[in-house]
Amino acid sequence: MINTFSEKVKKLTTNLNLKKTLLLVLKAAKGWLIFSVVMILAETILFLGSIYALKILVDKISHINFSDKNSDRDVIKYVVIAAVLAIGYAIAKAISAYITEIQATRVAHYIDEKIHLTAISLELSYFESPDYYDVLSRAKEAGSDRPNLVITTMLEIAKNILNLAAVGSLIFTINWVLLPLLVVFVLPTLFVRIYFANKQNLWRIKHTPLERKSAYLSNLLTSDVSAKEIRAFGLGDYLNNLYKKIRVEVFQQNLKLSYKRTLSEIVTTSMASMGFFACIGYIAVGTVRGTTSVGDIVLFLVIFPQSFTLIQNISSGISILYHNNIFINSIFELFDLKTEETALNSSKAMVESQDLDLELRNVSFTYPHSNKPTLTNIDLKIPAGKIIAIVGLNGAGKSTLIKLLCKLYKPNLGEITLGEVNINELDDADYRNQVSPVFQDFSKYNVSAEDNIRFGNISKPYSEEDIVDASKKSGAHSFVEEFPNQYKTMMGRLFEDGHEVSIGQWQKLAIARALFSSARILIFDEATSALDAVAEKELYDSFRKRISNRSAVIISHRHSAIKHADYIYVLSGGTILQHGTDEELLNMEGDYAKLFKTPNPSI
Ligand SMILES: Nc1ncnc2c1ncn2[C@@H]1O[C@H](COP(=O)(O)OP(=O)(O)OP(=O)(O)O)[C@@H](O)[C@H]1O
Repeated sequence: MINTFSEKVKKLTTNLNLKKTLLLVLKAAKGWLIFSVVMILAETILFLGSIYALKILVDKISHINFSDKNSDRDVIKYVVIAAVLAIGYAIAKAISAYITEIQATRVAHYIDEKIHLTAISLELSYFESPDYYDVLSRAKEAGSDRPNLVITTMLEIAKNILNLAAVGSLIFTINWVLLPLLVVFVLPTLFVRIYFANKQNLWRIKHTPLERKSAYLSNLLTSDVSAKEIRAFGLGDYLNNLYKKIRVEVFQQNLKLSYKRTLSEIVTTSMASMGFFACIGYIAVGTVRGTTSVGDIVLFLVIFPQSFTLIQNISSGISILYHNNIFINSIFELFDLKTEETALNSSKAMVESQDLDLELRNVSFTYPHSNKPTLTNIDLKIPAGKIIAIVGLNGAGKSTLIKLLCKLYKPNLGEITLGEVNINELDDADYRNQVSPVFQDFSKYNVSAEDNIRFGNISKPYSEEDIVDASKKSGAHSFVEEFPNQYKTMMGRLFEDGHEVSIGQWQKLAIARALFSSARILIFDEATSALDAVAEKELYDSFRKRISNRSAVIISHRHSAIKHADYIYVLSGGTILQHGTDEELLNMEGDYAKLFKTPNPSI
């Protein structure tokens, strides 16, 4: 799926991805980008014009003829020209910043949306792979503003190079000798900066795993998810020390690089200063001898610091490019991930009849990153309107079977049919509308109570009656109606006025969500594990009525939940060992009887 680490390093260092980034920014904000380029050109021209007008002004003053009455006017003329150009430059700069801001926002929105669309269309297997989380977390860390930052940095670099070339030509007008002199003394600064920027980024890529580990530990120490266990087991100091050890290691290694960079910078900036004073000396002597003007000295004093700043800007721009490239590659890596195969043109239309059996025929399945099959030769039928149960020990493959039934994965062998049509031939979204699951690890949405239920079928027109009906059937109504804003109450504690509820109450909302859907088949994977015995009994005692006589699959470790099923499958090690009704299985020798025959109050 994703390249090896060394390949990634190679890719990052050899490919700055500028073309791809530029295309992306063009797609998101073409007009604004063109506007930016025009403003940058305007800035450069105005900046140079203003400085050159100053030089002419100083030359006019130094050669002033006191008897000439027009001298005043001449001097004021150049003051005004320099001032107008300088004001124009300031305005162009402000407009540039404004455009960049708009452009950045547009690009950020575009990328955010693309990240979300990519994430929702990815095959589920990515979400079960650590590699995916690496890519996703880097892409998110990259932030949607980075691609735009790269382009604006590129434009900045181009602007600075233009300005530098122009400054170089101004220096040339003073005396051509100054130019090679400056190049020899000043350019090493640029090279040293670029060299160390590249080194620093390579170092950063190499240390990503350590950085991630320390970020993980920091998150453990500060997040609410682990706060209880960290206190209960007294893990705080231990984890904090692990975190500190990693930070110290990273810091010490970075220190070595910083030391070398500082030494090199001392040498190159000293050389640049020597270059500056050599040039000043050369011009000063030239002025005394009459070969250069006072205006030339002023011009040099103005433009040398400018050119040095420009060189600094160029080198830091290049460093920013390298740095952001790591993150931008992650964004592109995410965009390049394989998304779910979209519905084939030959997708068959969903049959309208309610009486459709869902059937697994000789189904085998191996997870994408695994070499051992999780399910082997499964034959299982969910007849229309019937309740079936799947029983098995931990790791038997029950939840995996559910993922196949929800078409989150496709079988490697065999087929799943709905009303005799292979579900692979049906449109994914159409098929998924027919199956409504309550997963073992259901989601707790920090939205209103009614939205928690409506999410079961978000395309269905709003109906308070249906929401309350599903809520009553799941047992959620009794606590939701106690809230000050009833169904409008915000759930969870992430947002203001949110109401946190118990895990069993969250589970009731998840059940209501499934019941609210219009699916033909409901799937309950350990869906009542957090419900109290009374609530669970109430639900299953009138289960058929509560699910409106639809088909259902129940997975549970409790006999009280599965005994209501019309037919039961016993799964072990990914194969079906036994099947039959509760009574048949209890009277048969085997795992089912062993599990449930002995009266056991807990099951
Ligand atoms: N994403 C995955 N990649 C590879 N193997 C997996 C993945 N998810 C589950 N497995 C493996 O598949 C087997 C069956 O897991 P599954 O979650 O289906 O079991 P289960 O019967 O639902 O167990 P439990 O009762 O504990 O919920 C396990 O051995 C597990 O290690």
